[in-house]
Amino acid sequence: MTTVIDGKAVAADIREQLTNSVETLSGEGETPTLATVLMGNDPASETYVSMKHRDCEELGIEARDVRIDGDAPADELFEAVENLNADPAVNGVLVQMPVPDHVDKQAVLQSIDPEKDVDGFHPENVGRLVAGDARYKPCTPHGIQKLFESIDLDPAGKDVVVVGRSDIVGKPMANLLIQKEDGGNATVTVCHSRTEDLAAKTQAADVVVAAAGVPELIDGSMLSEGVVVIDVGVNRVDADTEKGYELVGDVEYESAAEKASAITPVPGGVGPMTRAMLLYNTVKATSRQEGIPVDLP
Ligand SMILES: Nc1nc2c(c(=O)[nH]1)N[C@@H](CN(C=O)c1ccc(C(=O)N[C@@H](CCC(=O)O)C(=O)O)cc1)CN2
Repeated sequence: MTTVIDGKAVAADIREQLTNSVETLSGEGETPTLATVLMGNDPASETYVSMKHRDCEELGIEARDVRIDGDAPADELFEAVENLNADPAVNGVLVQMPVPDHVDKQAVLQSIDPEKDVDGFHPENVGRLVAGDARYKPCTPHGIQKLFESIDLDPAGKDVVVVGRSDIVGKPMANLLIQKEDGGNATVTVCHSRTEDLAAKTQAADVVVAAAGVPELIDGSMLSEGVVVIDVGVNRVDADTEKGYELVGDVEYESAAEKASAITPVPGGVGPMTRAMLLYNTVKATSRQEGIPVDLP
């Protein structure tokens, strides 16, 4: 029997567990506040940002929405981040990725105050994560760790194949999985576009985390019986639907589900967890900055 891992339900549980902490902070006059910065009008990014704002509203977190024209000079973005860094009422700052090509992504990540960097992408926070002393774990890999917990999967000693080496998912996921701590201790292989014989790697895995951004890259023939499959892909492919597209993962769901002991769907798997862990990091940031201890799930 294949378990379909319900990311929506796990995310709802995490939001529920954060409620008391938000109330504690707000009761002390320190309502958690998240600022999102979106440059340009990429439709998927617009969707994610509006979902993040809706999540905040539901939980009692204040959200600021900074929008910058996609053709504006990069300095406009840096100035906006600088203002948010300097604003004591703002606890968390994120710049929605991707940024337009004329903007230096690394410079953007470095511009965010590491204490407010609720994405965990600033080099200081990346370094702390690698060193085993994470301040803010990046939301998607942290959410995947919570999904593992939800199915009582301890990655310790397991062969995990991470497909994709992005700064947002692949690299931090691999780093978290090799940490000498709960949720880690796995043997990790990171595959990417230059990997020869990807199928041989995924077939040898106990767990596959697919985060390549390539629709249906991995199908059932590339998996072994009983594997746990985590599909991070949220690819919009043209389709005859009301929206003109449908969402497709990096995994070919039907054939993969035939092999898997557990699998995440798209939508409703990893995506909601990314958003839930952003709320977690925003609450954590507020607690750290204001010196008010709270429980975190
Ligand atoms: N600054 C950041 N930029 C980006 C991140 C990030 O963590 N920080 N990750 C991705 C996009 N992302 C968050 O921003 C994200 C992706 C998907 C979802 C989600 O809830 N997906 C739903 C489907 C939504 C839809 O209908 O399109 C699902 O999978 O069920 C949330 C957040 C890149 N950029």
